[in-house]
Amino acid sequence: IIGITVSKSENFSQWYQEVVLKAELIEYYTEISGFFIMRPATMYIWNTIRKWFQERIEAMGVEETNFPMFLSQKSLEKEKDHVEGFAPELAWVTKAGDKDLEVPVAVRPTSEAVMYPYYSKWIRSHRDLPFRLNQWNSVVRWEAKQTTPFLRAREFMWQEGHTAHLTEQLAGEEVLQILELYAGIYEQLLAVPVVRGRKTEAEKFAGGYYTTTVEGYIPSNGRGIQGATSHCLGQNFSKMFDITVEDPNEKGKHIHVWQNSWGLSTRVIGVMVMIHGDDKGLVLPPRIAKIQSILIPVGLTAKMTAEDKEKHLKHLDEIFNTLKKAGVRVDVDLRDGYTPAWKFNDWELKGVPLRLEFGPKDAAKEVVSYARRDTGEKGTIPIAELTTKVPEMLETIQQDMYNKADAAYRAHRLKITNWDEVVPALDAKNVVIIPHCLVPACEEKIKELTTGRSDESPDTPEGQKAPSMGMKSLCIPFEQPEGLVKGETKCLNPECDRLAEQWCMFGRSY
Ligand SMILES: O=C(C[C@H]1NCCC[C@H]1O)Cn1cnc2c(c1=O)CCCC2
Ligand SMILES: [Mg+2]
Repeated sequence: IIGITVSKSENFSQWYQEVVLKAELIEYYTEISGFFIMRPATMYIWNTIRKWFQERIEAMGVEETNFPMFLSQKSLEKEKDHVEGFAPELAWVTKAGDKDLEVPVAVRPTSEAVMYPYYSKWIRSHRDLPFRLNQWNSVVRWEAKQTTPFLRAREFMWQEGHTAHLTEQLAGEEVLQILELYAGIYEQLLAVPVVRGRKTEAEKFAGGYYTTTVEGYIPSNGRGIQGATSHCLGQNFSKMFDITVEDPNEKGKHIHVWQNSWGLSTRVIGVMVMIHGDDKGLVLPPRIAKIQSILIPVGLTAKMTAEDKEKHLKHLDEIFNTLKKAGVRVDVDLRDGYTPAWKFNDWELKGVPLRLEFGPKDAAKEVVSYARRDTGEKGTIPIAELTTKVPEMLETIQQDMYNKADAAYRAHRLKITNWDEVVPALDAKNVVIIPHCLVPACEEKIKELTTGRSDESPDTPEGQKAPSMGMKSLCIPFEQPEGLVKGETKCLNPECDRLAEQWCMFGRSY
């Protein structure tokens, strides 16, 4: 194999492509552009996320369902006011065999229109509430923009939760409960920090009432990225699809239910790769690593007698079993015909968090030598302490990876109250938190004012002068900084004369 041929800091987009390919996460589906094959290493991560999330939503009373993947023109019609913006992304089936379909059907880009006619049929009484279904599936959005593995694909795997409640308050509680689970997937499994907040009116899901979001940050290019969304749909969809219950307090009166929908996709894997990867390849947080520790025999030279080699490998096997019994996801690399150095590179490329080497010298000292994938730190662990030290070290790696990413994100989300500092901050790979009026037209203006020729856009090779993209609002952070005086502090946009409503995080984004 050859490792990664470009450096992450020099050519981020090519670096990323090579990592996802050479770490065997993805294969490009070259038959049709915009589609990617998810390989076993990816499915292990996705299934770990799925188990973690599934267990917790079940505890909340969410049940699983599975709806058809096609939706009718008629159902789509009901969503027409907001779906027209998305119409170009809809994929249609128009033929079966050589016969045209009477009525073409659309491939689901999301399942509101598929599910809600049945919510209308199933949800009758307030006793049916809260009504909570989730499905794990894939959806198709025929993206016009350039696709990127995990971050933007024409088909992606996700879960989509769709719930109904009696009141706005009850719906609102669940919106935040789910958002906290999304933050947990990022922070506890992927070691990725996220900012929790609400989308502005301009950036929210148009069909909804409000959107809450977890926002990530990619240090390599300073861009923000939407990590997952939990929407309150208000009564918009229950009015479109006539989903009502009888008012428990007033006979004969009907209430349109209050709905939520929430989704998290395989995009999370791309965010994890981008944040933790380095020039040797993938770096996996131990909690989602299929192989947490790889055991590699070293120093087995030709000089060694067959008997000694046999003895050494038997000792190695005991170490393997000790680690297995300690609950470590450990594997041994006994491949013949490859040098230890070759093996080290291979497992570094695949992101294995902890390498353990065991040679005659280690045996003589009753130790195992280790190398951490995240920091490169090397050392030895007494064989007698493996059972406690290796799990501890894996937890330390998990925490250190999170802390490092959290420090980078904190250092690059700048609170700014002087407009002239905004573009320089963006060019220095920051996202900014500014006093803002939250008016959509003002956001548009800010996007224009911050678009322009920057000396180089961070993730294309030197010399390709791409105009830097303008900044978009990412979220209104739940955690608001100090210093905004209602009725006094002005919106930071110099061409806007409104007062600031809240601190709003802006940035160049995916
Ligand atoms: O999908 C949602 C809302 C909601 N869908 C369910 C999961 C959570 C959340 O994403 C918004 N949305 C985004 N993108 C598209 C559509 C769309 O409704 C419909 C047409 C194609 C593109
Ligand atoms: Mg889209």
